[in-house]
Amino acid sequence: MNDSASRTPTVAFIGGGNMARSLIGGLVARGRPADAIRVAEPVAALRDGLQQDFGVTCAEHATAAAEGADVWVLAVKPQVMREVSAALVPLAQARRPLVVSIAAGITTAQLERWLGGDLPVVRAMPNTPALLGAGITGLFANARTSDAQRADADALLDAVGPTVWIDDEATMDAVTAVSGSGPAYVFLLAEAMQAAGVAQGLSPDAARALVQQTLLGAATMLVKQAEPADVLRARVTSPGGTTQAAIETFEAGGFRELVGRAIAAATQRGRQLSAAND
Ligand SMILES: NC(=O)C1=CN([C@@H]2O[C@H](COP(=O)(O)OP(=O)(O)OC[C@H]3O[C@@H](n4cnc5c(N)ncnc54)[C@H](O)[C@@H]3O)[C@@H](O)[C@H]2O)C=CC1
Ligand SMILES: O=C(O)[C@@H]1CCC=N1
Repeated sequence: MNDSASRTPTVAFIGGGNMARSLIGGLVARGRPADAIRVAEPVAALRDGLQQDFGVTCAEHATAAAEGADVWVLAVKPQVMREVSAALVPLAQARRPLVVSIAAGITTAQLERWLGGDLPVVRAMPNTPALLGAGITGLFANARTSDAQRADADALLDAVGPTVWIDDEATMDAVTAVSGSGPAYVFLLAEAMQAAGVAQGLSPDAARALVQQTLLGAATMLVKQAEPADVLRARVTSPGGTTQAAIETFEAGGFRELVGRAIAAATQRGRQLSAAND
């Protein structure tokens, strides 16, 4: 462990917002030394929070954090990525760091071009449960990324949950739509179930407790029991019982088709983010 700790690359997060915070929190909780993590974040309150909560070093400007770091994690919004990259070109060309972007939509080719070219770029799509070490990340590496750099990127994201390497970058927009955005769909379901429970007479506290543990229990079964979702669902659904009444209502309302349309819309938005910010 000491040996590997001595080889821990210094990581600079460019952008210290929601997702960077989830990743940094997960990394520090999993034993990544705080002094190997720097953050560039223009908002002083966010810098102070990251410094206080995780002991990481924060700077106002991207170049100050990126200077001397082995890995740059670009964690700014897609809409500002090009402008943020432009400020980093001289440093990127002088130091040739491994660039890891977590931005939705933005491609490795765009990033490589915006940073001056000839760079290893890994596109990663994590999600916010990373904060609890319960994330999952899809990863794609451009051709200039060495095996050792792929391993570095994998170790960075694997600290906050499993990783899935993707061969075809075009499908990273589908990864984004399914797992990057996915926690929000579960939170929407939780909101709707809680409100419906209250509408049926439960207190808000009781509805919240029942929904929270039900989602946790069901998700744990999905992960721990080697059975597909439809089999687990069938086991809850007694013929002529309460679940059947609910499932028939979902199906009649076009639930599957609605989920399909929602995920297609998110996938499409990823492509638009790439084109609109080029
Ligand atoms: N929130 C999520 O669940 C996920 C977000 N992402 C991606 O992560 C990226 C960041 O998203 P969020 O954290 O949600 O957004 P956010 O708005 O919370 O964080 C972005 C941060 O970048 C900072 N920033 C702006 N200009 C900067 C500059 N020049 N230098 C350094 N920092 C600068 C902003 O002040 C802000 O705090 C986006 O590209 C998004 O697509 C990826 C996976 C999941
Ligand atoms: O909503 C977004 O665009 C980002 C990417 C995945 C989750 N949040």
